[in-house]
Amino acid sequence: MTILIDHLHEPGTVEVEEKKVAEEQNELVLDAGFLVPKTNAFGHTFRDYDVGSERKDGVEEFYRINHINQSYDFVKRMREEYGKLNKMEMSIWECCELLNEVIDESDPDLDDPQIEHLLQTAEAIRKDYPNEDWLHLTGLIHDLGKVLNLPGFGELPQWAVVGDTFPVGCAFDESIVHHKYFKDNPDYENPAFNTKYGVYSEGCGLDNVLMSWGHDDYMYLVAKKNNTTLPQAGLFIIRFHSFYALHRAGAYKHLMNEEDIENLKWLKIFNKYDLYSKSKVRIDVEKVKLYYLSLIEKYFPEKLRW
Ligand SMILES: O[C@H]1[C@H](O)[C@@H](O)[C@H](O)[C@@H](O)[C@H]1O
Ligand SMILES: [Fe+2]
Ligand SMILES: [Fe+2]
Repeated sequence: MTILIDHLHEPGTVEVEEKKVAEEQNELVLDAGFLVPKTNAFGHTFRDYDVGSERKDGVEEFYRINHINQSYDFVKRMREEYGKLNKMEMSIWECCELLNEVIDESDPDLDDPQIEHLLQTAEAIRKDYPNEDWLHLTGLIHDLGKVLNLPGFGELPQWAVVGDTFPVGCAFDESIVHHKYFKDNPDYENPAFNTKYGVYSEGCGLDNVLMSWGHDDYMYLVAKKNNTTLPQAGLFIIRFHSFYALHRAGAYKHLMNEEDIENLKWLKIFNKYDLYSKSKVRIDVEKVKLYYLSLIEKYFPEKLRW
């Protein structure tokens, strides 16, 4: 069988090679470079929100509620509240273990505990970018903000934790998944918020844009306020990895500044591993734990405020 390998060597360059693979069609072969599987664990193409899979109805209902409730005011309140970081004190690794309790209802491609996804993402990156240890760690921690769903963090509903993110305070772009449900969002008819720029201006920079509230922005705040030494690109990836309207559809570019354009290159690389490493192939936690503990020690304090 012949499948395509999309092997990235450095930011911005994509080299496509062909390789005969004897294994099952959907298997991820990590030691031969990163193979993008044709289908997800349910036998469908990735991020297909319309196909009648076993997850479709739940995912659509998730986005209906998400789109109705993620308003400018809501996001402002959440950012303020969670920016206090007064919920918990724990290490990065402790948080990885906590995440075992979370199953993401917004995801058509995955129904495993999140720790699997974290390790699959990080390990897939590590194979192709052995020298970018910051990117391995970014892979490991990018979804840790999903702990917002747990009791110790206010047990936020799924619609305020997971799913794709988008700017609030300006018009909702049509490329956003299940866009039709925005019509019941309070901001939809508000002339201050429903134009191309809304409360923003040309090239204002994504740092100044309020994004729908969830695990991305929360984890960004946690990392930043606990003085991580991760590079800017790592923080950018954590903060905007669910912003598919930007990194996949190319919407909202008019809000970006020069720095965002540079960081977006790394986000696009990261996204390939975040999305296509989702599979039923398990990683042996005990085998890789020491490596990740050493990275955590390099880039984070021992205990963080959450
Ligand atoms: O369903 C997924 C999941 O919640 C991911 O963690 C998030 O980053 C994606 O953007 C989203 O579509
Ligand atoms: Fe995520
Ligand atoms: Fe992820």
